[in-house]
Amino acid sequence: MTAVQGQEPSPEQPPNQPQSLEQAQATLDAALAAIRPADPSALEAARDQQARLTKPAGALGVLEEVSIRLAGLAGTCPPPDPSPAAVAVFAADHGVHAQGVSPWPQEVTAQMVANFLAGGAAVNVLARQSGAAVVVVDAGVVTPLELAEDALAVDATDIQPEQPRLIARAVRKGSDDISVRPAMTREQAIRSLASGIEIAGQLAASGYRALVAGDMGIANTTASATLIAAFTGSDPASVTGRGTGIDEEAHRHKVGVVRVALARRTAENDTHPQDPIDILASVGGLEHAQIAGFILGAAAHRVPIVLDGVIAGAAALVAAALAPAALDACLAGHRSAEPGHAVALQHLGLTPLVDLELRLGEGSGAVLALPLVRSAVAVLREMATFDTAGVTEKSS
Ligand SMILES: O=C(O)c1ccc[n+]([C@@H]2O[C@H](COP(=O)([O-])O)[C@@H](O)[C@H]2O)c1
Ligand SMILES: Cc1cc2nc[nH]c2cc1C
Repeated sequence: MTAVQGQEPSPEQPPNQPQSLEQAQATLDAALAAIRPADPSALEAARDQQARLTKPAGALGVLEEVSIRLAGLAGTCPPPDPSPAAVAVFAADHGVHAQGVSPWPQEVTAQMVANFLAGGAAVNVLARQSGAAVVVVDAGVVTPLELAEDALAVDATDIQPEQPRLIARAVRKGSDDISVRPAMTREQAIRSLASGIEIAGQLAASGYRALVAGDMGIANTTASATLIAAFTGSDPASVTGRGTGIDEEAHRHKVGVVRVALARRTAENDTHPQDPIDILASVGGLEHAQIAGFILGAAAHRVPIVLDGVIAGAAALVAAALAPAALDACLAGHRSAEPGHAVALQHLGLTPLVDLELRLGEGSGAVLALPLVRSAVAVLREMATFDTAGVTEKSS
């Protein structure tokens, strides 16, 4: 067993460490510069092809739109099969847990990381069904992680579907209490964003053709609600939910905590009130920052990214504020029962593929949607056209 948190970085090439601020800023700048909107001619070709397939126009509903989006992202019609997929579960803790916003103890974050690595969590079961790989990222877990030697990977370049691995990329252990002070510094937010970008790039370079953004962090629905309120202007009462399961009184208290965090941010950030990185650093979480980077990295490499629930939705608001065209790489895997998620998706203009009242996180809802994403592409690639099948088109 090895304690990851106690590792000594080597001064030359620190293994299992996030980038320095200078490297991180360069990584972020390069990703933002690489992100381009969907290719208009591939979009048009996909729309034309959908119109020729042997079905009434629009009959495959949202699947048609998914196939068109993926063609625009790939820059070619039909787009490639979005498989194999890799799920990155970004795990971190939250200082706001001290306010009694979650019924679960903080150490459950680390315990669930161990569960992901042992292959026993819901996301592992669902990922195995799709042949997806699982990589767990320590983005800032407080409780020391006791890991088997072979559980740790230096980076995301050697992640296999058979064995979940952990990569250690925490810029700090847990965020500060957002109802009292900023969650993290701007520098820590940038270094966390860069880590997510780098991990997406490594998975894309390893041949993964679809990425899934998942999360694990006790109390992270409070930071998610605050981010969503900050980016959409919604009232905290309409975007704050019951998370892992709190009663009515605890929910009222949680809404109050979100209100306090939002008011503190507004009072403190009067120089750059709309800067997405400042908002992230002020009221977000370390996994939100890495997931926002992961989305930017996927978009920069033009690999589709399937978003999970309210945490990924909140992170997508950050990514979209930094690079609106990053949304062209995003698909909403599902709609979470957490009320802020629907608000975030509406703001982003994303249609959820699955709505099963899930509120688990880990990437579970997004992994469930992977077969639908593959099906959308297969339809475009394989269905006969009216011409080739000799089917008469509608008369008017
Ligand atoms: O994905 C969602 O929409 C979602 C909704 C509710 C809870 N969760 C998960 O539950 C944890 C946070 O819940 P809470 O109540 O501790 O804030 C965290 O690990 C999330 O992955 C996730
Ligand atoms: C047990 C448990 C599993 C989870 N998976 C994602 N968030 C979670 C929160 C809890 C509490």
